[in-house]
Amino acid sequence: MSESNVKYTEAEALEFHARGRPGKLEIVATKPMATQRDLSLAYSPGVAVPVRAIAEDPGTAYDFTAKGNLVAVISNGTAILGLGNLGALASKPVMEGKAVLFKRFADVDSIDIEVNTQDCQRFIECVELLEPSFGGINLEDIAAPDCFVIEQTLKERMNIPVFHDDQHGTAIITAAGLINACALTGREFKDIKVVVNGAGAAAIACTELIKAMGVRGDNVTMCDRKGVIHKGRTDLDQWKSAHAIDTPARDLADACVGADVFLGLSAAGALKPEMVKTMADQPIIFAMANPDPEIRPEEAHAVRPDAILATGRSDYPNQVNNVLGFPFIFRGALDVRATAINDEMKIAAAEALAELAREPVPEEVAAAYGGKVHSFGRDYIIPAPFDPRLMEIVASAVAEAAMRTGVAQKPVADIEAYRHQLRSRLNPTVAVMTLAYEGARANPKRVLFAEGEEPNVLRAAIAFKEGGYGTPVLVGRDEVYDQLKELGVDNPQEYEVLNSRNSPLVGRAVEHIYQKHQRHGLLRREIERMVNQDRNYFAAAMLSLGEADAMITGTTRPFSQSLRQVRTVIDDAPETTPFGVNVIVGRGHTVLIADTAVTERPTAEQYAAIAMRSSAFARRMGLEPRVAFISYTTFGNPPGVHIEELRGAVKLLDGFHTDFEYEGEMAPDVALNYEMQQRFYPFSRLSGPANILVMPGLQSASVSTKLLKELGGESVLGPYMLGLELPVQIAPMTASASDLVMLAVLAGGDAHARQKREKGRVQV
Ligand SMILES: NC(=O)C1=CN([C@@H]2O[C@H](COP(=O)(O)OP(=O)(O)OC[C@H]3O[C@@H](n4cnc5c(N)ncnc54)[C@H](OP(=O)(O)O)[C@@H]3O)[C@@H](O)[C@H]2O)C=CC1
Ligand SMILES: CC(=O)C(=O)O
Ligand SMILES: [Mg+2]
Repeated sequence: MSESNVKYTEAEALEFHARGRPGKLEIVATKPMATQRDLSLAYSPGVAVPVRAIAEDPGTAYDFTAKGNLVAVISNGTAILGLGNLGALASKPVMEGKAVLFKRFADVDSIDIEVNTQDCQRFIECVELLEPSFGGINLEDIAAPDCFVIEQTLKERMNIPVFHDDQHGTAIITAAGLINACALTGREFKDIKVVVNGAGAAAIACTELIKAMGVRGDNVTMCDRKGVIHKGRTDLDQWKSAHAIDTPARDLADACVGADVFLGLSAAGALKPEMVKTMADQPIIFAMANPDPEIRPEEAHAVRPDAILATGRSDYPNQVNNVLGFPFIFRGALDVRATAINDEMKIAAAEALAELAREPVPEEVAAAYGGKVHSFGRDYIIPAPFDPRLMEIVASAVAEAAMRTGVAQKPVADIEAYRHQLRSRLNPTVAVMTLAYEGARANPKRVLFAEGEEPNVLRAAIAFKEGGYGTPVLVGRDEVYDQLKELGVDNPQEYEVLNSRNSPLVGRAVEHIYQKHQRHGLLRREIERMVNQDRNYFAAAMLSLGEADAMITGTTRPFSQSLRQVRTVIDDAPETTPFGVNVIVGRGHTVLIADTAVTERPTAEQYAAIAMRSSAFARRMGLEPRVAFISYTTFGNPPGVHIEELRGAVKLLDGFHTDFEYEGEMAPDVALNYEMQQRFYPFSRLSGPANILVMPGLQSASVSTKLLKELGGESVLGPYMLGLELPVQIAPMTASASDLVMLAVLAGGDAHARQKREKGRVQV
């Protein structure tokens, strides 16, 4: 039975939007603006050169400006999701959201524009004048019937793609989901009886598309607020009357009797369980109103367990939402410089989506569904938005359809090469982080928050729990309950708090550590004191004893102290010592740096172990590992000291059967620059720029990582601890609550992977 798996409070939604720089977007320059020369080129006088070139040949605007990859998301706020006409300004969070989805899913740059008029003609005039700025126009949340006039007129007047997402984006995804739901329930598309609730932008476009795809007109009953749209009604505009039928049904309840399909594009709660009861066998219910569907899946399943359910939301299975369409449709259209998005391109997108859902589910998508979804089926009729294949499959289908139909001004010559380029366009780490969060929701773990009295840690624990990522186990005194209350938790008793002074588990913790250290100079009473006074010892013992799956600490004491305490209780993993990895997520690249946390000057054996474990971690991040052992010298030039251990590590790895590339010693500018490697060091065994930099010692690793964070404008994640026997993450003392949530999510993911491996071993 479907159930929403994401919980958040209204305060959290507001805090999310207000945090840091308010809103969800910022503009980033693509060229350096550091020197006088940069300014002269970017602005006056250098900028005059492309100005003249564009004036002479307008097509070169695509070569010299951001136009070709820039889409405007434009609304007047007259139909914001299913919330109604709340005006242009109130629509801004949704439009910013669409803009970031463009970027996240398809690397399309996008900016939101809210136009403050409800006058159709003024709106049209405003948008058409924007043509020079953009490669495409995505109209959003504009109510019917104005949206039909606006889109049609703009398409006629503008020579770039104009696409009303709520109409066509929704229709494409709905059609894809419906094709598959019909196939699963043994229905022929042409025979289905459909009720469409809503007669606005989305409903009319969906109805038109499914009719164009074979559904019979008299088998579709459309309803608006006043009930069934039948031929006897005299209050219908031209768009509604095109779908009026002869029928005795007068309201939604009448229309639902015997219907195979319900398409809800109306408002929250419009479909009642009593109506669902009267539908045909195995009813197909797409309750797509946002943010709250026409019926919640659990309510529908309660009366009809045989129903296939889809909603517009990401927190239930089967998300039928235009986010699956618009990023990839525009990607394909922009890449061939299409002048329009025509019906063939829309149908190509719908078919590509429907087919993709029938392909075997890739491991990372299955993992995000908790390993429960292995193939096409009732809870997986449509791909999930974070499926990494969407970019390649949908965008290339759209580009090909544009070329076939003659609207591509710049056809791609080699479609295979184009597909490859689409595949590599998204940074895999970003996708992997998304999947890590989804994976945590699917496989929630018990994570010990050792510093359970710290406000930041408590905030993280609340977000961890509310996000559905797992169960936080807070180590702290009973006052923690009051602190939770102060932080807005209604029912603090739902949280598990372990008090290291009076928990019945203290005895077991002491005994566990005593067994480990009785012959290494520690007395039982000393251990009792350690466990009582220091929560890291207690938490680590709880983890060792299986009372939780993972542990997180680090915000109240220096890293080295936390690590020493944890290592008193938890062993190092075989053949390694613990070390830290930072992940640098830049624009279009991800680089790992190690060891940023533990060993001042590693031995050759330690360097080799760091390379091996970092490579395995890189694979978890979606990267094909290429390790460089970093030095200030490159293959002995200039001659230097402290390189013997690095060379020793390379030699050691040569003797192992490694499954990753490694090379060294080399300077970072060589390691990260493949052209330089090929030019000056053609014997180098790396097949591309290095993406794991094993640094020559803790000092350089830590210093360079912190410099990148402070000066480089890169996103720096971690350090992540690797090389301990159990999943423990030690946060930096400066960690924010969201850093802690990320570490807890990764620690939980690590625990899940270990448990799966263990299970595999037992089964063998
Ligand atoms: N999942 C997805 O991808 C998408 C979902 N949607 C959702 O679809 C809904 C409509 O959006 P959109 O078409 O853009 O908006 P419009 O304003 O263009 O249309 C709204 C339509 O819904 C009808 N309606 C409202 N309440 C009811 C009700 N209780 N019973 C029957 N009909 C009702 C209105 O009827 P009347 O004509 O009588 O006023 C109108 O026809 C929203 O909830 C939106 O979130 C939209 C786009 C994409
Ligand atoms: C998803 C969307 O575009 C809407 O609900 O309006
Ligand atoms: Mg919308």
